[in-house]
Amino acid sequence: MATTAISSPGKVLLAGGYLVLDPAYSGVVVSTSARFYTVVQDLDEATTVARAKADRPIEIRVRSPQFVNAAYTYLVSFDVDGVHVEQVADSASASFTKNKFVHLALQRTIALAIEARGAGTLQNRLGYGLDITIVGDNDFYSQRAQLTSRNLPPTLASLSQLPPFNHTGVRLPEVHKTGLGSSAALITSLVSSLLVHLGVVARDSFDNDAEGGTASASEGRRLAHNLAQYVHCLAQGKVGSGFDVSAAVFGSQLYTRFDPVVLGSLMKDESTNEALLPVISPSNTAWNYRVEPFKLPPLTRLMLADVDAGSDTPSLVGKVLKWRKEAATAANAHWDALDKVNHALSETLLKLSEMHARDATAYAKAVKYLSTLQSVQHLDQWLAINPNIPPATQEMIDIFAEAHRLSEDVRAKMREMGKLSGVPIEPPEQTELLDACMSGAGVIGGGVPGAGGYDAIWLLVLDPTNCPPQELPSSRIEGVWASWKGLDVSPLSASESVAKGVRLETVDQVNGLRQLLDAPW
Ligand SMILES: Nc1ncnc2c1ncn2[C@@H]1O[C@H](COP(=O)(O)OP(=O)(O)O)[C@@H](O)[C@H]1O
Ligand SMILES: C[C@@](O)(CCOP(=O)(O)OP(=O)(O)O)CC(=O)O
Repeated sequence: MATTAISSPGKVLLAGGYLVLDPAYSGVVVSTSARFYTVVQDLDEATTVARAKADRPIEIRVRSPQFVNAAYTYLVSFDVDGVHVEQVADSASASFTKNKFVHLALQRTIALAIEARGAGTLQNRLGYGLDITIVGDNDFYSQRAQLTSRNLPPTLASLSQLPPFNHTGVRLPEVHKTGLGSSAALITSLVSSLLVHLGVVARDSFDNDAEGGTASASEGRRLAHNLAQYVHCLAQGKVGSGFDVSAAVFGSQLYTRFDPVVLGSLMKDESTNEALLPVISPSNTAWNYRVEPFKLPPLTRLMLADVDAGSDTPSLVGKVLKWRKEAATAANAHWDALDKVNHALSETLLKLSEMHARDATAYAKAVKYLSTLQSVQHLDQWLAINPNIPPATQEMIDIFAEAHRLSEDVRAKMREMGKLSGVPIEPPEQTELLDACMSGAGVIGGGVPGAGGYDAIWLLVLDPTNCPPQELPSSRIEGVWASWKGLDVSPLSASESVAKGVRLETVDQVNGLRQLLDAPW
């Protein structure tokens, strides 16, 4: 039985929220260590002999074992009008729950596969059908209830005690998502695994990490990107900036959106018979998105916290875009200024990676020294010429200080945008929490990710080597969160993804995945 396993990361939009909706501006996106996994297996003859004799069409079964009642059965049939993927109740129950993201990913990917390989070849490749298992790392869903049921405090150490792909105990529509882009990562891993399993793209399409942005990305990766963007927009019923799907495909990056016009009439009808390949093909230059390399500096750690208050992103977006339309001159001037700072922050963080490559020893000394200094109130200490610090190390300290200054400038401009538009982008409760985190040692920067609001916060924290755990800046931050009075702050274990973007997986190398696959349907 052939098996295809593919994973894709979640996302954190560090800077560029709202602006990234406009192709004149960019977003600084980090792909997370939290990943989504899709495993596609052929249904073998023994499993399907009853169905085959009953002359039923090809069957695709999809399950999400982390949720109650999250199993979906689809029948695939071919006729003169093309391919049909219809959901049916499985043999065990009369009713079924729908999942638009899964259904559209199947329907649209199979339609494109027929264009690419022909209906006959595809029918043979589908054989008796497919078993598909979809799981997301625990970080995509709040684990508060799971920790409470185990009498564990909401800490990183507690999260590490939970089983991988922990059952949430609820139905999918009821789960509290943590905003890491579950649907984008899901669709990217599902679409990519189907493209490989159905022979539309080569298995090695996702070998390289595409760290060089689109310039070094394979044609197969770029096809998967375009198809995943299309399916994600169709399932969400709107065309967002697409930064989340781009991060799922290409990893951390400086992202500039594509012009929605590329999707044209495809958005009008979910099951259109219009040819997909000419639009979705990576040769279609109308896909004018830009993915430029970005990564966080060495010896740093991205800390994420899920803040339980939650916000409705589409509502925040609607209000900000209304303000931008009504106060266009002032708004555009503000966005231009903010975009400049966003780019400067991205460049400064990249410069730290260059400095580490040039002199790792001096870099490590700078990180160690800065981890002992308080940051916000004592920025001058960072800049003070200290006779004991070699010039090479002092130069790096200056760049860290610049990154800190720029990060705080981004926050200030996002707060200003919130005030001008009447939107709680960085509301006072979040400002208070972030300032408390910044006031201690070893925090380069932080803010509210994406659209902001009450969803989450991010912090870029120094992570010196050979430092006792209790002295690490991340330990101090955990202490701030654990004792915080006000917003309910719960850490996520995700950090930046080392292996960028969508990638092929080996099931037995993914902790906990084999057990899920071997569990009966
Ligand atoms: N493990 C999963 N299995 C199947 N579908 C999932 C899973 N996790 C998320 N989804 C799909 O993604 C949707 C969430 O999308 P959305 O509300 O846009 O959240 P996000 O901002 O995290 O992408 C869910 O309604 C569900 O259809
Ligand atoms: C406003 C935006 O630019 C960024 C929103 O980023 P978030 O990370 O806040 O998104 P959600 O996960 O949907 O809450 C909209 C966009 O770019 O599509």
